[in-house]
Amino acid sequence: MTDTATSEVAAETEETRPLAAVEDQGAGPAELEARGVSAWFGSHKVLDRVSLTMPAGRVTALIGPSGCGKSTFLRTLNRMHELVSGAAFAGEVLLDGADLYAPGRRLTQARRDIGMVFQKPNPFPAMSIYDNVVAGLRLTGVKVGRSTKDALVEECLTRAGLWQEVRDRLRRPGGALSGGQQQRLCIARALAVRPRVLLMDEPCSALDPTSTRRVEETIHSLSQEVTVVIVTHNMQQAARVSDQCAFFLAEQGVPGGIVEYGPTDAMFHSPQDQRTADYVNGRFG
Ligand SMILES: Nc1ncnc2c1ncn2[C@@H]1O[C@H](COP(=O)(O)OP(=O)(O)OP(=O)(O)O)[C@@H](O)[C@H]1O
Repeated sequence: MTDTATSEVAAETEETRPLAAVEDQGAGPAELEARGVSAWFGSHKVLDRVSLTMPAGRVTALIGPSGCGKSTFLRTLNRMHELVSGAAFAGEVLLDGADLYAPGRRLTQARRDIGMVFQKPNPFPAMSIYDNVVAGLRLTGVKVGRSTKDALVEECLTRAGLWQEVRDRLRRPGGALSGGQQQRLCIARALAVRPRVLLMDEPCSALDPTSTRRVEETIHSLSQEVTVVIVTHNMQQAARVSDQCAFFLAEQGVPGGIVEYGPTDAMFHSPQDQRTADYVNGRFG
């Protein structure tokens, strides 16, 4: 999270809530639906009326060549796009039917419901593994006792596939872990606030193949509990982890949009659009 995002979240958080409140609102995976999403950086329109349903409890992969707007689209889904100076947005993003951009909708609620994992693992490096996991609770104003915290740390590290590797060194700094372990720590940190959707922006691009495989296993095991939307450049990864894919493209001078979307199997083996076939078969991009 950027400093701006952190301070914005902190500034919006006045009250504290017991953990039970987080558990209640963590009512399982939610459907996310983008309707007519357009996005600009200044006068540069980078997405044009993109609509996509990301089903609850499934993994949706966003694929497409560099610069077609995948990351921008992902950032509109938890209202991070608007943090960029000069950025503009139009459209709707519905979380189980409720528009995140509706007037009066709290930004902190959107960020808690929709977690994010970034390309480069970004644990707080000097903070302990334990404190990294619970760091999000403080930002969202949740106050919990020690034993509840202990249980939450174990649960989230287990769900992120990291518990066995770190259970005997929870007080070591997060920055001392390997890159792959750091990324799974970031996943555990995101899970601790009980998100209903997890956005992942090329989460494995800085990792070696073994760490990549561990993170992919983690994504797979999470998908029943949280809706996952993942941006990836790696076609094998999209094929391995996702249930459905959306292929984005920004042709010369035209803002990005979705050319085709559907079940991952169909996108890879019987795409309807020649441009999708060319892309998934590595003929461009
Ligand atoms: N902060 C920014 N300020 C101005 N323009 C931006 C900014 N971020 C992205 N863009 C522009 O928006 C367009 C879409 O970028 P975006 O990063 O969303 O594409 P992408 O498909 O995710 O690319 P990649 O796969 O390379 O990450 C590009 O033309 C990019 O240059």
